[in-house]
Amino acid sequence: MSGKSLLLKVILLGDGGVGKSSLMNRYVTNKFDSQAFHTIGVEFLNRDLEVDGRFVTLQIWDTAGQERFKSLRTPFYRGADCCLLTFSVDDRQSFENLSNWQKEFVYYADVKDPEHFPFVVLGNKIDKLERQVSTEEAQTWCMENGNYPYLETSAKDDTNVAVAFEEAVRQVLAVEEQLEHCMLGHTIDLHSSSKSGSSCC
Ligand SMILES: Nc1nc2c(ncn2[C@@H]2O[C@H](COP(=O)(O)OP(=O)(O)OP(=O)(O)O)[C@@H](O)[C@H]2O)c(=O)[nH]1
Ligand SMILES: [Mg+2]
Repeated sequence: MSGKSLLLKVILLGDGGVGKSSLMNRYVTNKFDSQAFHTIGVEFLNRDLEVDGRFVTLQIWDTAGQERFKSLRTPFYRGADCCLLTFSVDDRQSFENLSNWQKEFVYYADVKDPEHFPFVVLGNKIDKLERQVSTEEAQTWCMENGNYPYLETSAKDDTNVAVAFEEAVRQVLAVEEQLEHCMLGHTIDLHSSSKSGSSCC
């Protein structure tokens, strides 16, 4: 266990109105506003947490989902360690737009290895009775698009909100560990005549 706190930047993307700001505010301030205003540009809040013995400062970037604010949000994608692709289970269009959000992120964040980038998908507003997207459908999309973790949340009822942000941290730590493992594999390779290096890089 490392005693040093790690600063991780996670970014919330998704259509306007799916509940990105509400998720961030629920997680950081434990408040919910049933008449929240649309975000203009980006906002961020920090929260410290411990995941699997690692101390982390999570810097959560909340972006404006409305198309007219695109040029205000995209400059902030660079340097993100994890991207939370968010839709609302009562809004089919927001689910169908997930691929566009993923592409926008990969392009503007200049992700070099999109296949291994930690995305987490959130289906928010599960407190609503009328769903337009089933759990199975969302899980299938996640499986087919990179095997991303899928979590169903409600910022209103505080369902799975902390779990979602902790999962984001776990995904980043897993990628980091894999990289360390790869580097170790290279070091061993240099001093060994066998082909025992890691197969991950
Ligand atoms: N019932 C229900 N309503 C929610 C939930 N999360 C957010 N809302 C409501 O949905 C509306 C939009 O929420 P926001 O958090 O502002 O959505 P956003 O994704 O930040 O929207 P933009 O800033 O425009 O991108 C607000 O009226 C919220 O109160 C939820 O889990 N359940
Ligand atoms: Mg917002």
